[in-house]
Amino acid sequence: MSRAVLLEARNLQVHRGRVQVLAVPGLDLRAGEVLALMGPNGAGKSTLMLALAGLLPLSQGSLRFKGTELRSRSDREAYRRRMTMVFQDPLLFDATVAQNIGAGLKLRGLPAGERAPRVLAWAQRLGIGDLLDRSARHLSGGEAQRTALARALVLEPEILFLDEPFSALDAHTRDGLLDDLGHILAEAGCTAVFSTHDHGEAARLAHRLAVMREGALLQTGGLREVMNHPQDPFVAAFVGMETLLKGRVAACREGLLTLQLGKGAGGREVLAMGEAQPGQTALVGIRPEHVALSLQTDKSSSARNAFQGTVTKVIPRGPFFKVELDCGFFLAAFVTSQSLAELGLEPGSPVVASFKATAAHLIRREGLDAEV
Ligand SMILES: Nc1ncnc2c1ncn2[C@@H]1O[C@H](COP(=O)(O)OP(=O)(O)OP(=O)(O)O)[C@@H](O)[C@H]1O
Repeated sequence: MSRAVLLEARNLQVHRGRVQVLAVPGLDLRAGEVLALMGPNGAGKSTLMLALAGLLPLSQGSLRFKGTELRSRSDREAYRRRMTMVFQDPLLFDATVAQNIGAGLKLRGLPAGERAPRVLAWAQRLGIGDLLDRSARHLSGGEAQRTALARALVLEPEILFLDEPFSALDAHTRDGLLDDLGHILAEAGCTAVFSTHDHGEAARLAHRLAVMREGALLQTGGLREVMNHPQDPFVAAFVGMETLLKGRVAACREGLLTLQLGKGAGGREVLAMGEAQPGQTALVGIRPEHVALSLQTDKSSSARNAFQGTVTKVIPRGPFFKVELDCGFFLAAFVTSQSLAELGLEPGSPVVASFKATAAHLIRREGLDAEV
């Protein structure tokens, strides 16, 4: 079911001094969706978020909230009261956790008796119900960020903006907060925009992704769409599509293409999904989580691509290991620690890597006479 558009941004442009740091032709935010703004440092994520939140003067462009354009100062002020923002730095006052969480409600004139139950409820949902009387100066980084989130959520905003909310936290703390926030946003049906440079965070929270570089949106779409069908090599690398293979299209029928890999790959062919003309040069991407490793070719497997290879590197990646292979071409796979031990994988180990044709996606086509 398609949800109503809550916020429409058109032709957003922001300059810092004479330099244009944001140029976004259009972006819509639908009610109840979580949108992740992704990009490297300086890509313009914070600038876009501040612009969407109406907190930054635009050189050009317009924002519509629930169909009404925010033209006047009072329109923008009214809009700002309906959204809240959380930053990487929790920015807590020198007061108790309860006073911090209730600060926005107090500002809105809610009496103490009405504030207390709401503060308690949100503190409990964020797992800090037993810290209400603690001074905010004596909180861990994770507790402080939970307090900042409770302070934002207690206002029941129509849009929650989160600017790199997890990046100052250690991996374990971040993991717990991501889980809790994911549940809270889903339960509350909250509309949220958050920025991150980590595709793992984006995959855990977001319904939609917008990938940015140099103040521009490179690709916007559903989580799976962008993760599996990045439209260019930069987006592919940024969303964790670690293997990119270039070759010449040997055949293509009904969306299934045979790619003959370039120099050094010994004429190996990969079956991939996509439309291209025979003779064209094409780039195909494969996500590491879609590559299976085994010690022998599994004849019962439905995977259309299977290659003998040698392990070149084993790199810990959170709960998984990334295994890099030389199959005559580079290939990366994720395995669990259990599989790693069972297969006895270490640099130099022989291994068979397999993946389905549906896991190999056409990213870009080039000319008939392009270099492979
Ligand atoms: N206050 C400012 N004055 C001048 N330039 C700025 C200011 N804030 C941001 N910029 C510039 O705008 C561009 C986008 O910055 P922005 O902070 O939006 O990127 P980002 O993607 O959020 O980066 P990061 O991940 O490092 O926070 C950068 O080139 C940055 O140097």
